[in-house]
Amino acid sequence: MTLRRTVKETWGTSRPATYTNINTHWWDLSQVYGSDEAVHTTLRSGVDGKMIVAADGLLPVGPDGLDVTGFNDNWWAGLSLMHNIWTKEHNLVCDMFKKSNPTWIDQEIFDHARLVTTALNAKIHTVEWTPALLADDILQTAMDANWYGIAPAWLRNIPDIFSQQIAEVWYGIVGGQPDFSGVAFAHSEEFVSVYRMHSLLRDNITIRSHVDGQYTANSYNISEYTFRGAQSVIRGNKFSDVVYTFGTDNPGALILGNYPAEMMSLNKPGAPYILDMAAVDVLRDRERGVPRYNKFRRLFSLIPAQTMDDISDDPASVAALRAIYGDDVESVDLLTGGLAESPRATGFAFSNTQFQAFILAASRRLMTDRFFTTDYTAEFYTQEGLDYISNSDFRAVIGRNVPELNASVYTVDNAFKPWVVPS
Ligand code: HEM
Repeated sequence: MTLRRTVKETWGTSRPATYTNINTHWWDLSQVYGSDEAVHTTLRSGVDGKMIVAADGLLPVGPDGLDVTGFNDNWWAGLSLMHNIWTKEHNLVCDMFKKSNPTWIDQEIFDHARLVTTALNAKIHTVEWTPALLADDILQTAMDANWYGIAPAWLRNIPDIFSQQIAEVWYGIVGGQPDFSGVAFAHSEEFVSVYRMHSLLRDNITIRSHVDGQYTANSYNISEYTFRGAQSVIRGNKFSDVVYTFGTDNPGALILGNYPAEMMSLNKPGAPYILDMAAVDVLRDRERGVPRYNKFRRLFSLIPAQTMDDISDDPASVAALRAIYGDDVESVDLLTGGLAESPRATGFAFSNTQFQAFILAASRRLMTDRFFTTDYTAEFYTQEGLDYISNSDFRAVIGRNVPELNASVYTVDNAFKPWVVPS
């Protein structure tokens, strides 16, 4: 396989190379709004703060066959679904602000709606998506603490005399002081590496009817639901059925030997070669200097593996590792070691090794953003906006944007857990 190198930024000879992203690193929903003024202007209707949607209420489709949105690289039906929901949600928030602030112009409504929608998205990611992937009571408490803090309501008003770290836990990160830990914010390459979760993708998506939970005849393999194919899923079915299908299906397991076969011969439009994404995932980490599994563990103060048997208690996984790396435990790649690692904490979809980088970045992306810290106030969001964020979870977002699913989405306490299908 031929593969282009990543474009490198070098900062003098003494510092490791970095790789510049073409999108903002901030948790600013730029995937929906665009990362720069030029893109996001093309996505706005110019009326009442709203984003452009087509006559059927879904995102318009561009000449390339992809949804017109902030960022549509590596497009697939799951992303189309999410971008549609969040664009709809933005427009609903605009309706709310228009009603309570009839004199606001388009820009004022847009700015406030963007802040509220973005913070709601960040909250849902923090207290719902992460704990669904890492289904553990302590983790849920920790993620809730990130957003809300641990202080009971009646003790929240005591003067803030705490150190930064204690205040972050007591009052929550959100609404507190920013904390850069002395380093400018960017997502680390290690965070990108532990997010290489292509095994979550299903080989095949079969659409279910939300009316009776039964499968329809519409079935899509990866080559059919990716890139331009996303449209056949989204517009070839009722939107409510597509959302219902994603709500009721489990994702693929993040374990060795479960890489979706079609991702290993991915035909990305415009790419001059067929991509073996499993190889690319490993190769990119090597190219960008991300430490291998054992070194990564040492750097995170975790006990390194002495032999292959220390990585996994599953004999088949150990045999698979030995087949590739022999007994050279230091050469095991981060992704491979992470997928093989067991036992795992109960409810954890991924390994403890990945978890270390994940949890650090989960807090840091909140701590470093003024809109989640000092400026998370009624002055910027309005009290109505703050209340809207507080009172919403992803079930509410789905329920108000796809009302046909109001009953189904409330069969679970977290919309990212598989919804109950009627028997
Ligand atoms: C069918 C859906 C998907 C397609 C077609 C796809 C495709 C790709 C491609 C082509 C790349 C860039 C490869 C390169 O470095 O040259 C990539 C990178 C990546 N993908 Fe996916 N992907 C999909 C879904 C996902 C999912 C579900 C996740 C995680 C939940 C994910 C996480 C990542 C990460 C973390 C990277 C590395 C980004 C970077 O280097 O900055 N992808 N994907």
